[in-house]
Amino acid sequence: MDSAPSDSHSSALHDNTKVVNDDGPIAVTPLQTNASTAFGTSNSSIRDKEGSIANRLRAQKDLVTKFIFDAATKLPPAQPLPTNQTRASLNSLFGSALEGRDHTVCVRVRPLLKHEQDDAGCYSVVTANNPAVHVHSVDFRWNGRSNIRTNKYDADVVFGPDDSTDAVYNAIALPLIPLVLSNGMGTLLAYGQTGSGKTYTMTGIQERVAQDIFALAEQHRQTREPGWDGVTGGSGFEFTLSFVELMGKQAFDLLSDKKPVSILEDVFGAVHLSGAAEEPVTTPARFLELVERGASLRRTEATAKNATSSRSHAVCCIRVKNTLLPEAEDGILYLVDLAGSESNSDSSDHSRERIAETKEINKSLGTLKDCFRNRALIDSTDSHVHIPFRSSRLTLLLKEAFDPASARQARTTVIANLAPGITDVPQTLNTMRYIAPLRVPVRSTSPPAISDPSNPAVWTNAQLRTWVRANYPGSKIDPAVLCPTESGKQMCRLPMGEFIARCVLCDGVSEMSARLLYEKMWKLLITARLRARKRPGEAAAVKSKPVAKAKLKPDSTSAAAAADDDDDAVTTTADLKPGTFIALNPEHEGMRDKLNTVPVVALLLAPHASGAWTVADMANLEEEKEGDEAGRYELLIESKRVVPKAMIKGRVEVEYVRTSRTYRLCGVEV
Ligand SMILES: Nc1ncnc2c1ncn2[C@@H]1O[C@H](COP(=O)(O)OP(=O)(O)OP(=O)(O)O)[C@@H](O)[C@H]1O
Repeated sequence: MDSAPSDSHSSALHDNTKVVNDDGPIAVTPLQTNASTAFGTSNSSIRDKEGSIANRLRAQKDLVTKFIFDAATKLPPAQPLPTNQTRASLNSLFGSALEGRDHTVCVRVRPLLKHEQDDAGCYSVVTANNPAVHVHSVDFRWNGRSNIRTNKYDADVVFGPDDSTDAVYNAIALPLIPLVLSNGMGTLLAYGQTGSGKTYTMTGIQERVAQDIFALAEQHRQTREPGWDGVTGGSGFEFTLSFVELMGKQAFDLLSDKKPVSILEDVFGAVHLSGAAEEPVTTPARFLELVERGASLRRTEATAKNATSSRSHAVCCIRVKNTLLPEAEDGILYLVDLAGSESNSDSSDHSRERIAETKEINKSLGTLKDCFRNRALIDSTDSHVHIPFRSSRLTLLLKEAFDPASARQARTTVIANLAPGITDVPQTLNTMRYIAPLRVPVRSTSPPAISDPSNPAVWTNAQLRTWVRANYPGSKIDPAVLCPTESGKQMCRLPMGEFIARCVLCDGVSEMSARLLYEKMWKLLITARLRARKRPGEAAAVKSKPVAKAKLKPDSTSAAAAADDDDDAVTTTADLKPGTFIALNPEHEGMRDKLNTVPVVALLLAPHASGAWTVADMANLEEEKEGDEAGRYELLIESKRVVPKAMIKGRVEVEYVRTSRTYRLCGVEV
């Protein structure tokens, strides 16, 4: 948002005045009214004053609505909404994924509801004029005179009360689907005060995603032919759906009777929604059935503004596995219906528990704001920017949308929902104050980037082609196929799945080598970003994260790497700490009767004073296999137990395999 609310323009009802905002003074037509008589003065108590204000607002309905109407006629014509008549053409939809901002901020103004229309004291004071929104409020002065103050905010897209959910979906949700089908990450967050239409909007979007995602997956397969022409039946995609609610530090599975689940970040930086059901979905009907089941379990409470207010963040996660590109990570679509924001005055009548809950909700919304804004800032500033994504469960779960070191192509959109009534103005202004800083202006010039030739984001198409030729051994990847027209910046916005799919169209190019090239380009980009942040120490730390090593290690070299690691794989127990992977001693007497059922690798969770540890089990997925293949493990975070110190054989090195979400043991015989 470009204009600060405090600099909004105001117009006295009683005299000729000027409207001032960031763009400078704008003259307005004077209102021919004796407003001071209409509003009057009052020396009564605060409560009387509030009642009197309500009466005055009611009395002034015609006056204020006329002012708003007149003001609206002076606005420039609203810009047309972005539409996707191209729903039939996935290619053009996909093209839109390469353009535009990665962090978008939209506003949806809902219509006045029936009961609001019936209330003579409530009338609409919000004007949607895409891409701006105007919020009008009435200020009463001590002398009985009154002003109409208009706050103008800019957004990327503004939807008005007459815009349908179809229009919202087409503009902001539909373009995320091709990204997700290409192994990227799309996140849509509905924000707003309680009763502003978040659930209405998100439910409508879920219904439309359910209809479109399967059809677009089939189209996606067809656009990839002949590369994927061996596929018969099905689109080559597998979909799963998880649905969780987050309340403070707790998370519950909405698909499994609200079973508690954990959100964990392992030592490799991978975040796990551990213990949540991942239900396979193959049809729109099944998709909707799951979403409805989850929504019915979500926690709601009556609030001042909404009889069934959602008091938790509901996160619907659609995971897309492309079975035709097993080397690419799963695409992920997060549809997040945030808990309603409430001001302190709204929750003042609540119990202590409810007030604490409101505080917790507002805290996590504050963290979300910081993460969103700071991530967007990284692309437009050279200063160091801290992104506190570990400060709340929600932002930890959505880590890849915020983490600058993430190599996943991610797009995040916040849609702020507004109730248009005059009685909601304080909350509406709060919502806009929350949203305003999220919209970070795009940097028009990028001198540091230009001075950094190793940053792929500034390469021309010719430079990109030269780099591809130089970096693919044997030069089998034809740049004309991989990047016929794209600039370096566009290439960095290409989701991994699309990158790999283009590479394997070239003869003799394996998926693994395509993936390595993709990761090499991202590594250059992340390193350049970190260099630009002028924190060499931090850059080095991120570079040396084990996840980078794990990601860049192809299958063919893992045996050699495992052999290299062999010597130091098992160490002393002195340096054990939570998050360390350990081997358990099968000779220990505590293990003997469990030898066939207990996994012998585990993850340390918490130490006990006695020296024992609470550990999480790791299930060996390939017990029958031998050699390097023998050590694929799945983390069973809910399966915990306490093991004595003597049972811990030592620390083991593992690497995280993102594509299968498993851990591979490096060079340790178990
Ligand atoms: N665009 C819209 N058109 C028509 N009705 C709407 C629209 N948006 C919201 N509503 C109605 O407004 C009411 C409140 O909407 P909703 O429950 O979605 O609010 P919310 O922001 O999710 O509230 P909370 O945070 O308290 O859960 C509902 O009755 C809903 O049907």
